[in-house]
Amino acid sequence: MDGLLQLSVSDLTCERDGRCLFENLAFTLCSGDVLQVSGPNGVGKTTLLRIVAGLSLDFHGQVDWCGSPVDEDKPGFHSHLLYMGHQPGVKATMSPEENLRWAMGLHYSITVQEIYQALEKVGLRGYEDVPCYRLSAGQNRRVALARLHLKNKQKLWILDEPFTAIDLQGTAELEQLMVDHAKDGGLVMMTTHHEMNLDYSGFRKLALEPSV
Ligand SMILES: Nc1ncnc2c1ncn2[C@@H]1O[C@H](COP(=O)(O)OP(=O)(O)OP(=O)(O)O)[C@@H](O)[C@H]1O
Repeated sequence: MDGLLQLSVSDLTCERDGRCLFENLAFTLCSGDVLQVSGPNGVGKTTLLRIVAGLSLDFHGQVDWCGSPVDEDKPGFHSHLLYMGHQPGVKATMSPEENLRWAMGLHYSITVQEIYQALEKVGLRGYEDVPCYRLSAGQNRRVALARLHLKNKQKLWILDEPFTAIDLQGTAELEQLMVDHAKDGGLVMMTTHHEMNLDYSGFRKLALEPSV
Protein backbone atom coordinates (compact mmCIF):
# COMPACT_ATOMS: atom_id res chain seq x y z
CA MET A 1 0.00 0.00 0.00
CA ASP A 2 1.69 3.21 -1.17
CA GLY A 3 0.95 6.91 -0.89
CA LEU A 4 -1.05 8.66 1.78
CA LEU A 5 -2.51 6.38 4.42
CA GLN A 6 -5.63 7.46 6.24
CA LEU A 7 -7.54 6.39 9.30
CA SER A 8 -10.97 7.93 9.48
CA VAL A 9 -13.38 7.74 12.40
CA SER A 10 -16.94 9.01 12.00
CA ASP A 11 -20.08 9.21 14.13
CA LEU A 12 -18.48 7.12 16.84
CA THR A 13 -20.67 6.61 19.87
CA CYS A 14 -19.94 4.31 22.80
CA GLU A 15 -21.89 3.61 25.98
CA ARG A 16 -20.72 1.52 28.90
CA ASP A 17 -22.99 0.47 31.74
CA GLY A 18 -25.60 2.97 30.54
CA ARG A 19 -23.08 5.84 30.56
CA CYS A 20 -22.15 7.61 27.34
CA LEU A 21 -18.36 7.76 26.99
CA PHE A 22 -18.38 9.63 23.69
CA GLU A 23 -20.98 10.57 21.10
CA ASN A 24 -20.63 11.28 17.37
CA LEU A 25 -16.86 11.46 17.67
CA ALA A 26 -15.09 12.10 14.37
CA PHE A 27 -11.49 12.62 13.37
CA THR A 28 -9.10 11.73 10.60
CA LEU A 29 -5.47 10.70 10.93
CA CYS A 30 -3.14 10.74 7.93
CA SER A 31 0.43 9.70 7.21
CA GLY A 32 2.65 12.07 9.16
CA ASP A 33 0.23 12.59 12.07
CA VAL A 34 0.86 11.92 15.75
CA LEU A 35 -2.38 12.11 17.75
CA GLN A 36 -2.42 12.22 21.54
CA VAL A 37 -5.75 11.23 23.08
CA SER A 38 -6.00 12.80 26.51
CA GLY A 39 -8.52 13.04 29.33
CA PRO A 40 -9.05 12.02 32.94
CA ASN A 41 -9.08 8.45 34.25
CA GLY A 42 -12.09 6.50 33.09
CA VAL A 43 -13.10 8.95 30.35
CA GLY A 44 -12.75 6.31 27.60
CA LYS A 45 -9.27 6.62 26.08
CA THR A 46 -8.48 2.89 26.18
CA THR A 47 -11.99 2.13 24.97
CA LEU A 48 -11.50 4.45 21.99
CA LEU A 49 -8.12 2.97 21.10
CA ARG A 50 -9.51 -0.57 21.29
CA ILE A 51 -12.44 0.33 19.04
CA VAL A 52 -10.18 1.97 16.46
CA ALA A 53 -7.85 -1.03 16.59
CA GLY A 54 -10.79 -3.32 15.83
CA LEU A 55 -10.53 -5.04 19.21
CA SER A 56 -13.94 -3.96 20.52
CA LEU A 57 -17.25 -4.11 18.70
CA ASP A 58 -19.21 -2.36 21.44
CA PHE A 59 -19.89 0.90 19.57
CA HIS A 60 -21.92 2.63 16.89
CA GLY A 61 -20.26 4.43 14.01
CA GLN A 62 -17.56 3.70 11.50
CA VAL A 63 -13.82 3.27 11.35
CA ASP A 64 -12.26 3.36 7.88
CA TRP A 65 -8.73 2.48 6.84
CA CYS A 66 -7.72 4.05 3.53
CA GLY A 67 -11.34 4.53 2.50
CA SER A 68 -12.73 1.09 3.38
CA PRO A 69 -14.50 0.02 6.56
CA VAL A 70 -12.08 -1.83 8.83
CA ASP A 71 -14.74 -4.52 9.35
CA GLU A 72 -14.59 -5.49 5.66
CA ASP A 73 -11.00 -6.72 5.89
CA LYS A 74 -9.83 -6.91 9.48
CA PRO A 75 -6.82 -9.18 8.79
CA GLY A 76 -5.69 -6.75 6.09
CA PHE A 77 -6.10 -3.80 8.47
CA HIS A 78 -4.29 -5.62 11.27
CA SER A 79 -1.33 -6.33 9.00
CA HIS A 80 -0.76 -2.53 8.99
CA LEU A 81 -1.39 -2.09 12.72
CA LEU A 82 0.97 -2.24 15.65
CA TYR A 83 -1.20 -2.13 18.79
CA MET A 84 0.31 -1.90 22.24
CA GLY A 85 -2.06 -2.13 25.20
CA HIS A 86 -1.52 -0.39 28.52
CA GLN A 87 -0.01 -3.56 29.98
CA PRO A 88 3.42 -4.34 28.48
CA GLY A 89 2.18 -7.75 27.29
CA VAL A 90 5.55 -9.30 28.01
CA LYS A 91 5.76 -12.98 28.98
CA ALA A 92 7.61 -13.12 32.30
CA THR A 93 9.13 -16.55 31.79
CA MET A 94 10.56 -15.67 28.40
CA SER A 95 13.65 -13.55 27.65
CA PRO A 96 13.48 -10.20 25.81
CA GLU A 97 14.74 -11.94 22.67
CA GLU A 98 12.08 -14.66 22.92
CA ASN A 99 9.38 -12.08 23.60
CA LEU A 100 10.29 -10.07 20.53
CA ARG A 101 10.45 -13.14 18.32
CA TRP A 102 7.06 -14.26 19.62
CA ALA A 103 5.50 -10.79 19.20
CA MET A 104 6.73 -10.32 15.65
CA GLY A 105 6.71 -13.90 14.45
CA LEU A 106 3.13 -13.77 13.32
CA HIS A 107 3.87 -11.05 10.80
CA TYR A 108 7.30 -11.79 9.41
CA SER A 109 10.58 -13.48 10.17
CA ILE A 110 13.29 -11.52 11.90
CA THR A 111 16.95 -12.24 12.43
CA VAL A 112 18.76 -12.44 15.76
CA GLN A 113 20.77 -9.37 14.70
CA GLU A 114 17.60 -7.33 14.14
CA ILE A 115 16.29 -8.34 17.55
CA TYR A 116 19.57 -7.51 19.28
CA GLN A 117 19.71 -4.10 17.54
CA ALA A 118 16.16 -3.31 18.65
CA LEU A 119 16.93 -4.32 22.23
CA GLU A 120 20.10 -2.23 22.19
CA LYS A 121 18.09 0.80 21.06
CA VAL A 122 15.88 0.51 24.16
CA GLY A 123 18.88 0.09 26.45
CA LEU A 124 18.60 -3.65 27.01
CA ARG A 125 22.00 -4.70 25.72
CA GLY A 126 23.25 -7.49 27.98
CA TYR A 127 19.71 -8.44 29.03
CA GLU A 128 18.76 -10.25 25.80
CA ASP A 129 18.66 -13.70 27.43
CA VAL A 130 17.51 -12.81 30.95
CA PRO A 131 14.02 -14.03 31.88
CA CYS A 132 11.71 -11.00 31.99
CA TYR A 133 10.59 -11.76 35.56
CA ARG A 134 14.11 -10.66 36.54
CA LEU A 135 13.71 -7.25 34.86
CA SER A 136 12.30 -4.04 36.35
CA ALA A 137 8.93 -2.56 35.39
CA GLY A 138 10.60 -0.02 33.12
CA GLN A 139 12.80 -2.68 31.52
CA ASN A 140 9.74 -4.83 30.83
CA ARG A 141 8.07 -1.85 29.19
CA ARG A 142 11.23 -1.37 27.13
CA VAL A 143 10.98 -4.98 25.92
CA ALA A 144 7.52 -4.16 24.59
CA LEU A 145 8.72 -0.87 23.09
CA ALA A 146 11.56 -2.62 21.26
CA ARG A 147 8.93 -3.76 18.74
CA LEU A 148 8.78 -0.16 17.53
CA HIS A 149 12.43 -0.35 16.50
CA LEU A 150 12.01 -3.37 14.25
CA LYS A 151 11.68 -2.61 10.58
CA ASN A 152 8.20 -3.66 9.58
CA LYS A 153 5.30 -2.63 7.42
CA GLN A 154 3.06 -1.70 10.31
CA LYS A 155 2.51 1.95 9.54
CA LEU A 156 -0.29 2.54 12.05
CA TRP A 157 0.83 2.58 15.67
CA ILE A 158 -1.85 2.60 18.37
CA LEU A 159 -0.13 2.87 21.73
CA ASP A 160 -1.94 2.92 25.08
CA GLU A 161 0.16 4.71 27.70
CA PRO A 162 3.50 3.62 26.23
CA PHE A 163 5.47 5.90 28.58
CA THR A 164 4.37 4.07 31.73
CA ALA A 165 7.41 3.27 33.93
CA ILE A 166 9.80 4.84 31.40
CA ASP A 167 12.46 7.25 32.68
CA LEU A 168 13.01 10.80 31.38
CA GLN A 169 15.62 9.89 28.77
CA GLY A 170 13.52 6.98 27.52
CA THR A 171 10.50 9.27 27.30
CA ALA A 172 12.38 11.77 25.14
CA GLU A 173 13.66 8.95 22.91
CA LEU A 174 10.18 7.49 22.50
CA GLU A 175 8.72 10.86 21.61
CA GLN A 176 11.40 11.27 18.95
CA LEU A 177 10.74 7.75 17.66
CA MET A 178 7.06 8.60 17.16
CA VAL A 179 7.97 11.75 15.24
CA ASP A 180 10.48 9.83 13.10
CA HIS A 181 7.85 7.19 12.35
CA ALA A 182 5.34 9.85 11.33
CA LYS A 183 7.90 11.63 9.15
CA ASP A 184 8.53 8.28 7.47
CA GLY A 185 4.87 8.12 6.42
CA GLY A 186 3.50 6.44 9.55
CA LEU A 187 0.52 7.32 11.74
CA VAL A 188 0.57 7.33 15.54
CA MET A 189 -2.43 7.39 17.88
CA MET A 190 -1.54 7.22 21.54
CA THR A 191 -2.56 8.07 25.08
CA THR A 192 -0.46 9.40 27.88
CA HIS A 193 -1.07 11.40 31.04
CA HIS A 194 2.20 13.28 30.69
CA GLU A 195 2.29 16.66 29.03
CA MET A 196 3.50 16.25 25.47
CA ASN A 197 4.64 19.30 23.58
CA LEU A 198 6.24 17.89 20.49
CA ASP A 199 7.88 20.48 18.29
CA TYR A 200 6.42 18.81 15.23
CA SER A 201 3.82 20.15 12.80
CA GLY A 202 1.98 16.81 12.59
CA PHE A 203 1.36 16.64 16.34
CA ARG A 204 -2.30 16.92 17.36
CA LYS A 205 -4.36 16.43 20.47
CA LEU A 206 -7.82 14.99 21.04
CA ALA A 207 -9.16 15.73 24.52
CA LEU A 208 -11.97 13.48 25.72
CA GLU A 209 -14.31 15.13 28.22
CA PRO A 210 -16.22 13.32 30.96
CA SER A 211 -19.92 13.06 30.13
CA VAL A 212 -22.26 14.81 32.56
N1 LIG B 1 -13.62 -4.23 31.99
C1 LIG B 1 -14.57 -3.30 32.08
N2 LIG B 1 -15.85 -3.67 32.26
C2 LIG B 1 -16.85 -2.74 32.35
N3 LIG B 1 -16.62 -1.44 32.25
C3 LIG B 1 -15.37 -1.03 32.08
C4 LIG B 1 -14.28 -1.93 31.99
N4 LIG B 1 -13.16 -1.22 31.79
C5 LIG B 1 -13.53 0.07 31.79
N5 LIG B 1 -14.86 0.19 31.97
C6 LIG B 1 -15.65 1.43 31.98
O1 LIG B 1 -15.34 2.16 30.81
C7 LIG B 1 -14.99 3.48 31.16
C8 LIG B 1 -13.83 3.90 30.26
O2 LIG B 1 -12.66 3.10 30.59
P1 LIG B 1 -11.30 3.30 29.85
O3 LIG B 1 -10.39 2.22 30.31
O4 LIG B 1 -11.54 3.41 28.39
O5 LIG B 1 -10.84 4.72 30.42
P2 LIG B 1 -9.45 5.48 30.26
O6 LIG B 1 -9.77 6.88 29.85
O7 LIG B 1 -8.53 4.73 29.40
O8 LIG B 1 -8.93 5.49 31.76
P3 LIG B 1 -7.46 5.51 32.40
O9 LIG B 1 -6.91 6.90 32.20
O10 LIG B 1 -7.73 5.22 33.83
O11 LIG B 1 -6.64 4.43 31.73
C9 LIG B 1 -14.64 3.49 32.64
O12 LIG B 1 -15.13 4.66 33.25
C10 LIG B 1 -15.33 2.28 33.18
O13 LIG B 1 -16.54 2.69 33.79
